[in-house]
Amino acid sequence: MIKLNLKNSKIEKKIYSYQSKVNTIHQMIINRTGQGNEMLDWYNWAKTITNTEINAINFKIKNLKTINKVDTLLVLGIGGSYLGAKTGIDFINGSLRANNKVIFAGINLSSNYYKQIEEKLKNKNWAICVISKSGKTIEPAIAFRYFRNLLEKKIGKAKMKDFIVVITDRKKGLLNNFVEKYNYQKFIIPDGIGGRFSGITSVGLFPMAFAGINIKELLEGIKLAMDDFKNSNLKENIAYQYAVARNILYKKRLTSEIFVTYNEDFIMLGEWLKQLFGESEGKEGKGLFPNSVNYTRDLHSLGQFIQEGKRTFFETTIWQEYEDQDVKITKEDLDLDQLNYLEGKTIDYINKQVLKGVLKAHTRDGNIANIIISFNKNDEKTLGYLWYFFFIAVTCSGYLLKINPFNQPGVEIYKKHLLENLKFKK
Ligand SMILES: O=P(O)(O)OC[C@H]1O[C@](O)(CO)[C@@H](O)[C@@H]1O
Repeated sequence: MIKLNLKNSKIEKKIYSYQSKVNTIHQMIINRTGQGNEMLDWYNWAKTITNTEINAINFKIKNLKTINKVDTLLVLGIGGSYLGAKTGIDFINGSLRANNKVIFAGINLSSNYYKQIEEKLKNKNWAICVISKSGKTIEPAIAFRYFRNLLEKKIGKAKMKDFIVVITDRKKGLLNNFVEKYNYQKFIIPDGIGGRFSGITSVGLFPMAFAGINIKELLEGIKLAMDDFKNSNLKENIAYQYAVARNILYKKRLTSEIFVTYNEDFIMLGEWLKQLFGESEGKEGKGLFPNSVNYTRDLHSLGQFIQEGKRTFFETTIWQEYEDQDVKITKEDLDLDQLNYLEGKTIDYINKQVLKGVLKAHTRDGNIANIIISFNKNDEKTLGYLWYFFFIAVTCSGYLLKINPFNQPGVEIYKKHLLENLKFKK
């Protein structure tokens, strides 16, 4: 379903020297003996989630849309409680179309952004889906209070129960106070799945399903990946190959991995990868700094640095092979823009020539190692497969670095200072 190409990484042959390390790590994963193993429930989740839960998600969405005539879902969450859903909706539906039905807030503390969301919601019939495992994260918590009040003004207290969905921890967390008091519909975030892995649970599935995405297909894609990555043989398991390639490059003193996309709809995938790798690996003074660029846009900004700046990074290119035949260059009699030589060529063909040109410029002329991950379709199955590929890779990468890939203690430090600044009392 996806391909990994290490030819431009210049380390292809060294991969197999890691086989025994990878065997050990594989056993740590399947026997749950490594650091943070209590957070490995994502490993089998696509086969653990019940039809009852999937049906309950689809049923609630049907009710929202048909009985309550809801046309827009306001999703409040941050980090892993936001990135999976947004990534999935952009990837499958297209980023421009994506903003129509599902709007995300709680991702910043900008009053101007709040106002813009209010404007967008003005003529909509909207509902809230608040997502927070802890219920304490300040950005979505404030957004929930703000937009809950706005919604109540619009529809009245009595109807609120039908227009609010809560996705949170089984027992812990402040959002459970609302569920108990107001009987809001609740979906559970499993205990053993951390934020950045939670896009495959109701956290990602609910907003994606609201946007029309077939969540059963997405889970099918994950199941395909589960089968493909269930053994540790480096000749067969491309997720482990990728993890090893990253580790070899890291040991060559490269300090950053740049995720490269060539499609507006995959920008959020880059953001999702930044959280996945950043929170998983960046600790104890270790880890590759994950960064992302979107070409061709960023060839006209960071392109200069990437070509000729300090050599501290490698690129991981995420490429969709598909060529759409509908969007083509036409001929014009006057040819004022001198583009007639491209007559009949598709935009995707031209994008592919950019990819080829960039690979030559960066790997040959710029001496940058390049890993390529490619696939054909931007559909549900591919996304599920791709997510699981990265989950396996980041876990193996973390264990190669001898750190716990499933915690994020560093994020708490800013939160502590923020609460001090705000004179938090409880
Ligand atoms: O779902 P919560 O508890 O609001 O947390 C949101 C995000 O905050 C973090 O804990 C830290 O940023 C992430 O790991 C998590 O995805």
